[in-house]
Amino acid sequence: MRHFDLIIIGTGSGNAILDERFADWDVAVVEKGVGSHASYGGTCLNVGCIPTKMFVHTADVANAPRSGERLGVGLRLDEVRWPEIRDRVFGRIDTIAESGKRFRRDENPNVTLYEGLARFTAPRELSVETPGGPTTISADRVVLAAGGRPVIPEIPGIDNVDYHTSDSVMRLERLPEHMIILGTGFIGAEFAHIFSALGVRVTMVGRSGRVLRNEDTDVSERFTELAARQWDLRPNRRETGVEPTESGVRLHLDGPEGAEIVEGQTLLVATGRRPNSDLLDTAAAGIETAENGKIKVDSTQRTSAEGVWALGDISSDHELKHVANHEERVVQHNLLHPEEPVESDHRFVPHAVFSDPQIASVGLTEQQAVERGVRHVTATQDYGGIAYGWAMEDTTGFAKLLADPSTGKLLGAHIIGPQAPTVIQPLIQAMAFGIDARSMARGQYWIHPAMPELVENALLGLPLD
Ligand SMILES: Cc1cc2nc3c(=O)[nH]c(=O)nc-3n(C[C@H](O)[C@H](O)[C@H](O)COP(=O)(O)OP(=O)(O)OC[C@H]3O[C@@H](n4cnc5c(N)ncnc54)[C@H](O)[C@@H]3O)c2cc1C
Ligand SMILES: NC(=O)c1ccc[n+]([C@@H]2O[C@H](COP(=O)([O-])OP(=O)(O)OC[C@H]3O[C@@H](n4cnc5c(N)ncnc54)[C@H](O)[C@@H]3O)[C@@H](O)[C@H]2O)c1
Repeated sequence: MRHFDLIIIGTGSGNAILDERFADWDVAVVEKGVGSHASYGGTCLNVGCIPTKMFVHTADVANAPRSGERLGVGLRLDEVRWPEIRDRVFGRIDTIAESGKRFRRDENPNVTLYEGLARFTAPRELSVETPGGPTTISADRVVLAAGGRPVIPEIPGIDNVDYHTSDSVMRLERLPEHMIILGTGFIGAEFAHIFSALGVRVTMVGRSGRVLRNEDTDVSERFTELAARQWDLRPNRRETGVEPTESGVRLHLDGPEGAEIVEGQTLLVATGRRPNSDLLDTAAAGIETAENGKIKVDSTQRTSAEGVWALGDISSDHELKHVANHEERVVQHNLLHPEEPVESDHRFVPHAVFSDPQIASVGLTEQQAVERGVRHVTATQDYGGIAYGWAMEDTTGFAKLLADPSTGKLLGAHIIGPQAPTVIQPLIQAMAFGIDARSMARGQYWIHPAMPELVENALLGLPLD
């Protein structure tokens, strides 16, 4: 059994821990590979944020005829060359993943890369299923950055049909005529946009009445209304069975009108993700997990087991790359400076959904403020009420702000509309640095007539004491 100073499991955000300060540490990195190509580098790079946003941009371009129509510009979408679109994305990504692996394996003399599934056999001791057979390794310190994977719901017949998840759907051989998307969360909303813009008929099936129901209700209601205009939206449904057909799948649903059937060529399951703690058998190492399988960590990312840290999707309630990266920097510091540990900061975690329209959000929703009894005021500014909104002829987007009426400090910000993930950034900054709404609105210039005037006007609209 080989003993190391440090073992890192998972090469998503875990891969970024090692820099020149670890040059004299003897380190093992373990990676089983993600997606259909068992790639190096984790979810975001290979089957998550990065490829999806490359497809989203392509979908936005393919949607140009729709926005042109409002402006008196007649455009036509002539051709969608799916193999070319797909190969542009993965031509770039596969190369980055391969070179990332080569760098760790061949150019880091202090690092040993194990390619296989790791599983605890004792505290800080793991068995790795490498192609050459199982190997046991141990270390003084272990970092668990092993992420999560898609959840497959227990629908009768699901094991007899070919279905896709976000791990496989981006590498489809050809585009189907009709795709059924199960799930109305982030992944469902982003892929519905991608595939429908590329000409695929999309049916979206959800259990609740609203798409993206965790967003502020005003945002979620507006998105649901717009989703129903673009896609065959089936909310308030339960799946009662699924079976193969000659050309794809047949899904049986139970909904407000009773039983119904949807048939399509491709079924995309987008019903949430679960942490990979079970694959690691964390119990064998005395590492505590919560009921949902997330590894329990303290504010310095330490687990309940001595010398073991966790970060990212395997332990965080926020399954977001910028959070995994933040926690990775905290773990990195705490490995190097155990006497002066730093804490993760989860106060103002923003997120964005890159669908059509786009959504971005940070802080409390109005519903959360009410539930928690937080005194607040709100202001809503339509894109249609600012000059750039007129330029775009936008009639559906808005920004909604929540603030403390006595201090003017922002409590939450929610934007639905063009470039929402970019437009929201000054609001995230104001919350992180404690800038009050009035100082923010009037203490700086806002470029006229640019899109951030949406934020300026929303700030000025807050009825502060
Ligand atoms: C379709 C999709 C789109 C997304 N889009 C965005 C976005 O736009 N913005 C955003 O912020 N977030 C997005 N996310 C979320 C983001 O990808 C994750 O939050 C982030 O990648 C988590 O990083 P991580 O390092 O915790 O885990 P991962 O990147 O998942 O890395 C974990 C690694 O551990 C390996 N592993 C697991 N178990 C073992 C084991 N037992 N032995 C060896 N290796 C193991 C895995 O193979 C994997 O490579 C998206 C996710 C998906 C699925
Ligand atoms: N832009 C981004 O930052 C981005 C994009 C994609 C994914 N992600 C991350 O990945 C995570 C996982 O995404 P996701 O969309 O799979 O999860 P999600 O939790 O956002 O949505 C899953 C949805 O599926 C529903 N559901 C569960 N079981 C179902 C069933 N049997 N039938 C129908 N619906 C069912 C849930 O109620 C929920 O609405 C997200 O929470 C997010 O943190 C982020």
